[in-house]
Amino acid sequence: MKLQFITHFTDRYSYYDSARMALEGGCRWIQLRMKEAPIDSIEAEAIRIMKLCRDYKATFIIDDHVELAKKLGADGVHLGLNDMPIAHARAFLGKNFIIGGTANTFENVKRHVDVGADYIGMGPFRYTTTKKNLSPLLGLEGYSNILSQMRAEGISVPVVAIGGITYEDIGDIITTGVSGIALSGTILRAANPVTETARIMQKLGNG
Ligand SMILES: Cc1ncc(COP(=O)(O)OP(=O)(O)O)c(N)n1
Ligand SMILES: Cc1ncsc1CCOP(=O)(O)O
Ligand SMILES: [Mg+2]
Repeated sequence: MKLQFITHFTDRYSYYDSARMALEGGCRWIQLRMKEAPIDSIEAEAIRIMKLCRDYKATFIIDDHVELAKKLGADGVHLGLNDMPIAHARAFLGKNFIIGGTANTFENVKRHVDVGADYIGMGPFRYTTTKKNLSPLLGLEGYSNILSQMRAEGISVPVVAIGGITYEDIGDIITTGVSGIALSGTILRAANPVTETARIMQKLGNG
């Protein structure tokens, strides 16, 4: 079971420090997500955090910004339903970049798989303030339904659950058949984000 840590603006930690703490806790997959930040500051953070990820041999992906990912040689991008279409991103990036796509329905999953997405970020699991304009909440039942439709149609793309997930949810979410979880707030709100990440990694079987 994989853990993807997603950065988010807070008054307590810089983007760099939040990524560093997740890496220190054992996470090996970081997504730089800086909503509403100017592209120059996203680039500056990306350069520093990508170097840190290289030191930890961690995967580094960038939210939304396909051209920046190519320019810097990041490992990949994450694209939502209102971002550059995955087919365009694949044509632009080639096959050596990871492309993740957001899905809220089985139809979204099928569309992403048809155009070559490498993984699916499926959510939201529950309400979260980390993202505005949320799609309908899936809950455990939503994941179970979509994952069983995927199995029935032989679709085996990795699915990462996202949205308002905490340590306590992990056991139940694993039973739905997802292959990873993406977390932001629960790590950033923890008294100690490093030990919270380590606790989560252990729960996911990576400890
Ligand atoms: C792993 C993962 N899953 C979903 C998302 C959401 O992407 P998107 O719908 O494009 O929304 P923004 O993150 O861009 O606000 C994600 N970033 N990562
Ligand atoms: C980026 C994103 N996409 C759907 S929910 C979400 C936010 C995830 O962050 P948190 O774990 O704090 O809810
Ligand atoms: Mg997006």
